[in-house]
Amino acid sequence: MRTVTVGTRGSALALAQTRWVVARLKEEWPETDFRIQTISTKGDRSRESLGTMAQKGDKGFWVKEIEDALLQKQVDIAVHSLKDLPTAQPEGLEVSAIPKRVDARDVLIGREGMKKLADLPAGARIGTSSVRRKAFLRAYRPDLVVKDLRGNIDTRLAAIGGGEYDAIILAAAGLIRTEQRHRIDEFVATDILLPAPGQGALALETRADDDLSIEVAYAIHDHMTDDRITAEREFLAGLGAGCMAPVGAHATVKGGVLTLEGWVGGIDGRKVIRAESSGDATECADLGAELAADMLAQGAQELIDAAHG
Ligand SMILES: NCc1[nH]cc(CCC(=O)O)c1CC(=O)O
Repeated sequence: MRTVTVGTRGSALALAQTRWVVARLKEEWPETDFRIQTISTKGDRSRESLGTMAQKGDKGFWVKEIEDALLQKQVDIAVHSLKDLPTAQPEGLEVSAIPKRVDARDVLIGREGMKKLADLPAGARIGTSSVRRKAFLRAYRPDLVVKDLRGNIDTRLAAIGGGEYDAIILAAAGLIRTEQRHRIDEFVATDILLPAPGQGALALETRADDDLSIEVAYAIHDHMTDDRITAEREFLAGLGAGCMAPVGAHATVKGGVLTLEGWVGGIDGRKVIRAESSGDATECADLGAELAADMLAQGAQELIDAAHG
């Protein structure tokens, strides 16, 4: 029996999504033995704020150690949250499969009486550490107080009981994958909060010359998710931005036509650039690149640079 070692971070979410991936792979490759190996990354260990790490240009702090383990053949397939994966892979590695995406939206979880974003009273305190969510929230409701909240899903959920926050914003995907969907109070509409590029999707990364692992991973590839993600990531790459930028993107596909919405915001919420493009889904990469060029022409660079201090 051949063995494929699957590498992941050790957080509850990372393990839940990796177990899901392995269960799917096992259905496709019943004769293969899959082992999960957890690897700690700088993002897991560091006490620095995510913003500080991003400012240092430290793009891969959720994935670097796992990519090193791939290159050193300690693991064969790495499972990442796609939105945490930089848009370009290091020499020798590639994204070999993108499984079917779950709900890409952000969600709100609130205290009693604080269960809908539009209905929150002025001064309500919202917890998030994402610059994108902060910028969007400030643009949408300047009367809310946006407060930093870092930590894994359980830490953030616990903050709702602590009295310091009235509501928090998280990715639906994290709650769905850790079987806590019932905690969700509101799926925030994408015209209010546009998700991060790649949110809700996973990436299976392998060595570029490891044909066996590439074939194994590719069995759970989803083409429509890939088209959507490609458009969103090309948009992000075209802006020269990473997962810490105040950038939202969301692509949908209907009848072979892909529609990509993009958003870049100033961290103070005062300036917002929003645009949309659509075309044949086979042109997904070009659609993303074109939208980025369009937004750069409208001044997006200034907003991205401002957020990085
Ligand atoms: N940066 C942390 C992170 N990376 C992926 C997810 C959620 C799952 C996903 O988007 O696939 C989260 C948590 C969050 O944003 O609430």
